[in-house]
Amino acid sequence: MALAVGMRVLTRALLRPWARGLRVAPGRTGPAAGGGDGMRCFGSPRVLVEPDPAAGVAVVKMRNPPVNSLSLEFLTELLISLEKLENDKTFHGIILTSDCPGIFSAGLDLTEMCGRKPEHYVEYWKAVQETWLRFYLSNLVVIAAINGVSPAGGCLLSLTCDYRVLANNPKYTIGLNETLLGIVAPFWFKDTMVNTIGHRATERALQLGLLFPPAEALRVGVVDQVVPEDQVQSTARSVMAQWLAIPDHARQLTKTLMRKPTADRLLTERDADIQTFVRFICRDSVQKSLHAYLEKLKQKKG
Ligand SMILES: CCC/C=C/C(=O)SCCNC(=O)CCNC(=O)[C@H](O)C(C)(C)COP(=O)([O-])OP(=O)([O-])OC[C@H]1O[C@@H](n2cnc3c(N)ncnc32)[C@H](O)[C@@H]1OP(=O)([O-])[O-]
Repeated sequence: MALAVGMRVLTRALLRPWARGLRVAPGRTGPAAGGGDGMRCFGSPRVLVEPDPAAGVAVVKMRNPPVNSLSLEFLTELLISLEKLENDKTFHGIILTSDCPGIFSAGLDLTEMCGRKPEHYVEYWKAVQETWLRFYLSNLVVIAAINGVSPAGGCLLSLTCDYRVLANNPKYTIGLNETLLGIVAPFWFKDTMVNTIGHRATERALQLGLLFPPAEALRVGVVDQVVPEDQVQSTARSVMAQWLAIPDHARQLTKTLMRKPTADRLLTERDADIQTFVRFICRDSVQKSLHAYLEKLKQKKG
């Protein structure tokens, strides 16, 4: 059922103007990571997929430098890679990680939400919704190997996964920090966090825009495991092996049972959610806050 809903929404997404013309193109070539049966890496400019067919697993590496901000093009490429893996019966699990040193993802691309026309905000928000729905409802086991900082939309992306392994580096904070930018995490960002860490912890984390360092993230439950930086990928692989040992149909149905009510809320309020976002982001006060925040990021350098 969830798969059918998912396929319908993705098909709709792929027919949209922002997705047209983008197809998975051959990427960097080389032997599959650990696979050894000749299957090659593939992907697209911003997403590298390293298949390990023997294990039934693919490592999906985000590579949208400098900070893996979730631009329209990047989201589209992520969705296409996910669809390709879901449609290939070889794969049962994905490890989602970053190819940008020290950054998992800086979250939604602020330049997509600043100084653009309302029509652009509509297209962008559809892509953000689609990405959340597709990853949240994926029938594959999805494990986040979080090897860098992960604010806002970056945190949300990891929360769609079934399990999160975070590298133990005090710089690698994670959380929904939207309020610090003068913006508000939508209800489905909030719901995803509530489902992960509970209502009270979410209330505090979202109002204060908390970015948790690893020990704190583990204590509150934003991540499931914190390991030394050089063990993030190997830990994700052993966790994946445990999850893949469970009969797939039983695991998938249980995942659907747990997640469908949350996803259904967005599916039934999708258009209203787009309108709310566009109204909100078009406000002068919000645009000023976002411009000021971007300016602060740029000045930090100089
Ligand atoms: C309702 C909506 C809900 C919203 C949800 C969200 O996700 S909102 C998002 C909430 N996200 C955040 O609050 C995270 C904001 N970002 C950060 O805190 C830091 O960039 C960092 C800690 C991720 C990396 O630190 P670092 O010292 O390694 O790197 P650096 O800081 O030097 O940046 C390098 C370049 O990247 C640029 N750029 C950065 N982020 C974004 C972005 N999201 N987008 C676009 N661009 C971004 C930055 O301007 C700079 O550009 P320049 O000058 O080269 O043209």
